[in-house]
Amino acid sequence: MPSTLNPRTTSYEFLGPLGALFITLGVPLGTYLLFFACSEESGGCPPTLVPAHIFAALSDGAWWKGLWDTQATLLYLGWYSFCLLSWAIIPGTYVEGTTLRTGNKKQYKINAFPTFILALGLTLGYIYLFGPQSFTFLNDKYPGFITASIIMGVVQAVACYAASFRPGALLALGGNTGNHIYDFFIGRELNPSIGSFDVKTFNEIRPGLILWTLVNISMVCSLAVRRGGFANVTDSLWLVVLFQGAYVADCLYNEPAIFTQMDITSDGFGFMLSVGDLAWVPFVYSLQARYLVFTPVKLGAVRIAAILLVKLVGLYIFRSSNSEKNEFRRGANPKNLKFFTTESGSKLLTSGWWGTCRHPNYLGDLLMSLAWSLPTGFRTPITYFYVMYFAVLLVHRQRRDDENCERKYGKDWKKYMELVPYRIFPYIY
Ligand SMILES: NC(=O)C1=CN([C@@H]2O[C@H](COP(=O)(O)OP(=O)(O)OC[C@H]3O[C@@H](n4cnc5c(N)ncnc54)[C@H](OP(=O)(O)O)[C@@H]3O)[C@@H](O)[C@H]2O)C=CC1
Ligand SMILES: CC(C)=CCC[C@@H](C)[C@H]1CC=C2C3=C(CC[C@@]21C)[C@@]1(C)CC[C@H](O)C(C)(C)[C@@H]1CC3
Repeated sequence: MPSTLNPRTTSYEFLGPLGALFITLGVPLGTYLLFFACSEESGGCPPTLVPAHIFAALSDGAWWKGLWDTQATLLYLGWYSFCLLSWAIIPGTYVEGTTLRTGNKKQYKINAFPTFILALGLTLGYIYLFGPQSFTFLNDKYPGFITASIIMGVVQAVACYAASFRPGALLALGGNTGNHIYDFFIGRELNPSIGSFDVKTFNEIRPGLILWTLVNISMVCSLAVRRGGFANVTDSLWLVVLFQGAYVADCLYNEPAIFTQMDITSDGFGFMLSVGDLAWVPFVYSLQARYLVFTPVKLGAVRIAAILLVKLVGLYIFRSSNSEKNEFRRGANPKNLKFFTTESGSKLLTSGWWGTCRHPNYLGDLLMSLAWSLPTGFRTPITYFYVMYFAVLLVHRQRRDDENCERKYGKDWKKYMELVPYRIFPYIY
């Protein structure tokens, strides 16, 4: 029911209910498809399976049964419980989020980084004691883990959607259209919580993001087993695993930074975020590392240096632009950057990174994503899927942010767009 607190949403994103339905079916299918399109099981990357083989497999019940793995499901449940327990047990300070429409502020427990360190420590200790062959199961049982994580995502999305109809629930401004398919996909309730436990932030940065690093470590173990020890693991795989591990560590170390991001301040928690966080992130983002297990690539010093350069330039743009904005939002301006004050009282930077384009942090993030694919070489475009998907996601996200800011700042945002005409790539886009 629309109300003053929860007005009816009158516009759609993602091409409305049809687009939402397409992505709802496409994300789980795409997660499996990327596995079968790029794996040893289907003959490599790209696969060598001909359509006749594919139809034969699909009409075979045993193939479908292979998507379910009871052991993988139990291990996944164990992993999810570990994350929940760590959140509850590991001490952490409480930090306030942004002000909600109700005038209240949520309190979030900050202990994602110690959870990551604990998970990493236990995993590395286990590998040290029992050898690399003891930790290849995430790679060996990949489709089973995909299924388990999708089920977890769907169950949570359904539960949160049902719970969002209780009286008093604060809904996302974009998730109350009244169309069940669309609202279920985009997320109806803004901050589903159980007591002080916030479902959305927990899922966004813990069970999926940390699992991504563990899946990558499992790939290193798989290659170590194949090649007779960690010393023979290829430089390309080490590079991918270190780059992506550092990205995850950076996010978890800066946990409070996510409380001002669009997903947390504006989006509801629906299918997009639950299955995106729990299945898509760990099992699609680890594609490059998985590929490098069955297609080892030796880079050598020159190519490592070139890839490092791309990564470091990306990291520099990502970090320095985010710091400029974060410091400025905290009331500091150590570089004396130019800004103007909007009618709402909030200020917008017009020089430094935020004067070159409206989303310099996206540019840095994109460059880093390219550096995660370059180590796989150029034998297949499939290992560049992440870069392509990420470019589409960020272009779309930038447009959504422009719309949100226009709603927030009105004609002041138009003035900012005139002063800073480029969206992501200075002088290009
Ligand atoms: N790896 C992955 O899969 C993904 C990674 N990301 C990354 O997440 C990060 C966060 O992205 P996101 O939440 O989209 O957005 P940003 O962190 O870029 O924040 C956008 C907000 O910044 C404020 N802002 C915009 N322009 C200015 C300015 N000139 N001066 C001061 N403040 C300004 C506005 O909010 P206000 O004015 O209210 O402060 C605006 O809504 C990005 O680095 C992105 O690359 C995102 C999606 C997926
Ligand atoms: C269509 C589809 C597959 C949608 C799902 C999108 C989600 C996978 C992403 C939406 C925003 C995300 C963010 C991160 C991970 C991917 C999702 C959930 C993020 C946690 C990755 C780490 C970064 O440092 C981050 C904290 C900036 C980032 C926040 C947004």
